Amino acid sequence: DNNAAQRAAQLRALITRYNREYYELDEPSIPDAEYDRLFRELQQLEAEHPQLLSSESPTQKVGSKPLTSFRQVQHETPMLSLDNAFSEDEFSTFVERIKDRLDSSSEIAFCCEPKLDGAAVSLLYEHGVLVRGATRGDGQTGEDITANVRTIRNLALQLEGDYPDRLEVRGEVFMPVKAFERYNEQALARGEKVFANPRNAAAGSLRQLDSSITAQRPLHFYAYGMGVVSTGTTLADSHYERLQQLQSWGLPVSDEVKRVADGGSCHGYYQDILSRRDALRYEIDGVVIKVDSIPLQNDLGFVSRAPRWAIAWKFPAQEEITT
Ligand SMILES: Cc1ccc2cc(C(N)=O)cc(O)c2n1
Repeated sequence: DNNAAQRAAQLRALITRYNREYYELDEPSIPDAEYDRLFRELQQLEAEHPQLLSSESPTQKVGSKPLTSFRQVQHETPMLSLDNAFSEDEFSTFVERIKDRLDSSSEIAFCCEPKLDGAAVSLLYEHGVLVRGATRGDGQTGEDITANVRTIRNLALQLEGDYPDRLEVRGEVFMPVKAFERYNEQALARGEKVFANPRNAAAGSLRQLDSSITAQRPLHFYAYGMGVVSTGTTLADSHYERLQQLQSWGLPVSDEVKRVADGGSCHGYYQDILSRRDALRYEIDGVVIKVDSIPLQNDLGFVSRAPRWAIAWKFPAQEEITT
């Protein structure tokens, strides 16, 4: 609406003036904290009204004075970590424990996916527009990295289909291996810092205070679950089908996600992904196996921050390739 447009124009003029002062005078006329507040207000306005975004905006230009810190975000529901299994036996124990707790002799379906080696983020969409991105942080409190997540190459800034009014998507941001290698080559040639591995590259790029630097990093995202969803939304009671719902709204999900009929079939999935590990476009450090039924997940609940209904079954560490 037009008072958002007027406010955005006013902020762009102010920030442009402060940028010039910051770079030309060594006595900028406002303190950093005030500049940060204005800069964030403009970022938030542009996030909520994508039509206001222009390449001329100081939020899109290299050379704008970067923010000095991120704002904090309180996750409405905790972002969970995962318990690990390091062997077939430990995984089988995970399945048996679930069967005991559910007192079910019948087989339990599982949803299996590769465990991406990146950085977990929370994306909040309101009326189909991406309005906030946040890091996992400690699971309860993360950092507001909205400007940075907006630069992710394969991310929908606007949802499609019959998406909920309010939808929080959780997933992993990663840098594909080829892009990581290319980035490091160029950084080396420019005498700049190289990253030790794609996970550090993704996490480091997301924590960049200057989003125009993040925009130069080839980051990707795959959704792995939902956080808060507006009430009244009809969600599938299968995790696998919920991931399909996310896809139907335009969100990227790994095509390696599979639903299997029982715990025994997870072993085959683990072996299959392990055998193809080096051929995948992204680095992984195991597979994530989840009870597929949402009602069963709710029956099982969590232990501290890790769900009883999910496990990360890790691969043996790869011999470290020294870059
Ligand atoms: C609940 C949860 C927590 C962390 C996760 C992490 C990944 C991952 N790194 O790919 C995948 C998942 O499905 C996850 N699911």
